[in-house]
Amino acid sequence: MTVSQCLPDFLVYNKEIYEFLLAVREKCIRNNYTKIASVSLEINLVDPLVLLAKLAQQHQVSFYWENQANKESIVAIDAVAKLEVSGKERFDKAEKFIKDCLSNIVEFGWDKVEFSQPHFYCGFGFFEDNLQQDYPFAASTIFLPSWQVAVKDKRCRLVANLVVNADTNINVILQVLWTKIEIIQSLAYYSSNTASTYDNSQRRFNKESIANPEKFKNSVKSALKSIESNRFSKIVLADILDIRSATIFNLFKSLHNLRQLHPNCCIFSISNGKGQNFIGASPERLISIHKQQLITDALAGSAPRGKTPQEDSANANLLLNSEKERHEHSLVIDFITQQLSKLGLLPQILAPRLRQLSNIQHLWTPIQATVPSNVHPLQIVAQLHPTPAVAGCDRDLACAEIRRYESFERGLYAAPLGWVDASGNCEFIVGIRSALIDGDKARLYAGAGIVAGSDPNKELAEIQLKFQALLKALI
Ligand SMILES: C=C(O[C@@H]1C=C(C(=O)O)C=C[C@H]1O)C(=O)O
Repeated sequence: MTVSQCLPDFLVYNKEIYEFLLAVREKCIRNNYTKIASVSLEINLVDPLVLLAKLAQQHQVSFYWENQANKESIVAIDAVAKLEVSGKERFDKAEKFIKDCLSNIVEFGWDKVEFSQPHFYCGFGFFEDNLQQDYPFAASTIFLPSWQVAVKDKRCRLVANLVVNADTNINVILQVLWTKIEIIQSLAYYSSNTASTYDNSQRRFNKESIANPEKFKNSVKSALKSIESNRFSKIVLADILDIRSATIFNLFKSLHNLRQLHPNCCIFSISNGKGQNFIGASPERLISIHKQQLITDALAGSAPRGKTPQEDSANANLLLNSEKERHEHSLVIDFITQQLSKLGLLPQILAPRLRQLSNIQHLWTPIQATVPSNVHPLQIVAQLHPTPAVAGCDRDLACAEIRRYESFERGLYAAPLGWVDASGNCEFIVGIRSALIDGDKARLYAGAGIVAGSDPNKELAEIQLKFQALLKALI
């Protein structure tokens, strides 16, 4: 085992943590309550993806998140508190759950360093309820992890959330903590030896049910008629691609491929603790709030990347100048600014630009605002989700039509996935360019915005291009 540079600090901390836990237990005895002791320590650099691969067990919920642009990656394993919730009030209930948990937390070692505090990890479904009875994830899941390891700017922080009550044996939980730290630090070796290359060595898939292209095109044609008759102005129609591999999908290698192939996207994985994972590489931020500064993306309007620089810039120019794509995009900007204004925020629209990914490019307009301290991040998520980038306009009608046209459960696809911390900071992406992994089976999801002027063949080509984001990475 490698000797940790931080080990001497742990020895010093050991006594302090022991005394802290003892004091927490004393209070529990006196007041007859249970507390969550949140212990935060700086540790040697490890790769959170390696921890996900080596430490997370199938029966444990987990969450993995990597944003290379922000130099941050996080793994959260197992839950000390978890809420599964459905229905209209799910965001309110999630906010209350988070506030209740926070009121029960006593902290050790929190400081101003990012990720020194506990985070709550959230996977909200696209719809408030699942219609497919056996869809493997709850309509919404929020959890406070037992273990959180986060890397930010090459500094690594562990947060252990430990349940303490009158009967807790402090020596035992301290031993558990100590052992976990040693295991985590021993994995630093694997982290520095993680292959940096993209591995597609064993890709042998049977495409079981290719998204039915004719059915998709018929849905687009039918939606276009409704748009012509002014029932709605936009609808985002999605399809699935089911594949089966000769062997069980390797989560670690697939996520590692995703981060190699899509370095400017947010790589994520959420596990339900029953063996299924929802993973992806999303280019779309729903909201990010840091120190009350909010930023959100209007991302809609797409074109393929070119094979040569000339073809690429020709495609980019067509996209930037297409009336149809700009209309599709402006519906998203208008919606986001209206929704933020309803919460009393003053949105500021930044200059439009292109979001260029490995095989596709999008029209992109970042929008920013200052968040008043009385507005919880989940109130903003509730107000924004689903935007017309993944649903349509009018939103309610588009959502009802999506359920009518699509014969599969969207579940976590195109839905808010992310985290909230104790200070009102948060990061949520929209769960697109994603797949549900279940042993040797994977279901890939992709959708496209339909507006007046959409061509069913081009929309089909667009979703096939979007499937490639995951298809190239899965192994
Ligand atoms: C719905 C998806 O992507 C969304 C739809 C887009 C479009 O129609 O142009 C572009 C980006 C995303 O907001 C998806 O990838 O599944």
